[in-house]
Amino acid sequence: MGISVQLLSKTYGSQKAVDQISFEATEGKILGFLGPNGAGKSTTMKILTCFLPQTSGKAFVCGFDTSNDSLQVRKNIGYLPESNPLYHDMYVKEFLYFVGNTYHLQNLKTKVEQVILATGLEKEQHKKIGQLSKGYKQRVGLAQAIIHDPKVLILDEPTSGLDPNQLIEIRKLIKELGKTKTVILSTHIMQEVEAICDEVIIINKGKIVANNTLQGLLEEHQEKSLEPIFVKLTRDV
Ligand SMILES: Nc1ncnc2c1ncn2[C@@H]1O[C@H](COP(=O)(O)OP(=O)(O)OP(=O)(O)O)[C@@H](O)[C@H]1O
Repeated sequence: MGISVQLLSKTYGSQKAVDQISFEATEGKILGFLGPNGAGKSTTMKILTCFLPQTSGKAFVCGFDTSNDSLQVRKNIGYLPESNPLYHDMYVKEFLYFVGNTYHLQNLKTKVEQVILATGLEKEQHKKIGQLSKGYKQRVGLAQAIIHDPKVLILDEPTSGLDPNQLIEIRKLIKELGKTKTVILSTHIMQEVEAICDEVIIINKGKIVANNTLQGLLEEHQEKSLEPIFVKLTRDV
């Protein structure tokens, strides 16, 4: 099931942010969504999560059409936006109960405890979100994205601003989640893609310029790492 995107476009005024892109993302795989600043990554993710309507084309999440089945799409999707919006005056646990209630989850106490454990928030669970470090706020963002056990996870730069230890922890968690879910994550960190992604899409100026497995991409370009491939495909000449 996962995600299916067909000739998707988004225009802001006269600017084409996403230009007729098509791709699939499948269960049990982590798809790295890469591109320079302004390439259209967040816009695509916002369409997939029903935050924005597309201008044309289609997007399906678990078989549900984002343009006319948004409730079903949102039930099946967990989203960590780039800005990681949180309620800073709420306590961590209080916030997770609040999110769980919006999904009408059963056994909420158990689910909150499980998600706190999974994201390593045990020690911080009684603090106010505003008092947490950036890395721990990011963990709360991830916790709210997975509390309803969605089939699909959309993570927009999930590890930006984390220290190396937190980075390793969060990557481990995403890798674990990717075993049973469809995960799309955007990042500017090439090593992150090499560490956790099975498949890679590179988008440049709204268009897909590469769509392959990580190994396939390295072989196709006869490179040992992703960085030179990214530069070659997205450089302005
Ligand atoms: N609400 C908006 N109104 C007008 N233009 C927008 C809006 N949101 C995004 N854009 C433009 O669309 C283009 C794609 O933006 P988007 O945020 O999708 O890129 P991105 O690949 O996520 O970039 P970054 O890596 O910097 O986060 C950019 O040129 C951006 O300025």
